[in-house]
Amino acid sequence: MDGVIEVNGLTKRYGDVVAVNDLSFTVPDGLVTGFLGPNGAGKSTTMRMILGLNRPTSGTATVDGRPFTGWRSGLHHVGALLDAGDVHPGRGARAHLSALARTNGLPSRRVGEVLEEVGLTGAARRRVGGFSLGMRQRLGIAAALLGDPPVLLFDEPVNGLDPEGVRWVRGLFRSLAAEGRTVLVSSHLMSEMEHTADRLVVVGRGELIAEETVAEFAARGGRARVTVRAPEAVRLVPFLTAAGAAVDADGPGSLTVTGLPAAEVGELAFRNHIVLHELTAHRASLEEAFMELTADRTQYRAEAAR
Ligand SMILES: Nc1ncnc2c1ncn2[C@@H]1O[C@H](COP(=O)(O)OP(=O)(O)OP(=O)(O)O)[C@@H](O)[C@H]1O
Repeated sequence: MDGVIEVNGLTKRYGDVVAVNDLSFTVPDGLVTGFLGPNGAGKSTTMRMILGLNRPTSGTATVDGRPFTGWRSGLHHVGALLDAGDVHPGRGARAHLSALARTNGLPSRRVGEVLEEVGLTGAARRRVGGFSLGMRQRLGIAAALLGDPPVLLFDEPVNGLDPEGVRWVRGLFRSLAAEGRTVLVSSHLMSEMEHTADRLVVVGRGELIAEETVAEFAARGGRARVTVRAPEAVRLVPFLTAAGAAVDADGPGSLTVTGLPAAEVGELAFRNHIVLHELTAHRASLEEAFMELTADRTQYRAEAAR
């Protein structure tokens, strides 16, 4: 094992709130693992327990078979971005990283290297208090990379980044994983993980919903649907429902059909002499799969807030 994270029966309670509930999953090296879940699903709490910053109520989180607090030179082994706002605002970026390097016994040349890597060389002397959220994220990522660690955890790293920053961070995670490192990245947006992660660990209300590759996740969640436009669409409806499909009328002459492949919809129409003007199959998006799987485990939903 090299930098593998194992989470086993991890549980964290805050009074009556169960933030993380009997959670078990593995984060292998050499891949980007997306840690996905709606707001309040327990992602940050889990990451903090992996890092030894929060004590589990029960269960274990280990890196290479040992709790992370057991490692002596922390930043050498595990790097993390947790809260990008957690930096003294009066300090410059370089001064902040230099202090971190000193207290962790890391060579000072790493400071210049990581500033370069995250694109902050030009802003190295500016006070962090004047940084945009995106710049703070870059600084947090620089701090995580400082010890050149084999294990990296990033909590919502994409927040505040502009499109160029998002593209950059995706490439960075992929290249860190390609170097053989273990990379765990949390997000509440499937769209952020779709092009970044190889594997997904999906949680809702502190519980595991899925642990699989992105392709496996896409295949099992979210139903494909078919759009049908036909002048006599209403005539088609009873044939479709008799064949087991669910049908929504989107307006005169337009239907959305789920539970029946487009080819079968077309054949039903042909057999019953119904003219079609459009027959379009839509694959379920990963976002839809994610929404469907987490729908009953979302803590804060729009309608609940009303
Ligand atoms: N220190 C704390 N005291 C009490 N409750 C807490 C504490 N930290 C987290 N919680 C609760 O635990 C649950 C999980 O929170 P957590 O921040 O881990 O979720 P998350 O998935 O990271 O969410 P987000 O995407 O909103 O950051 C929430 O209900 C939260 O209110």
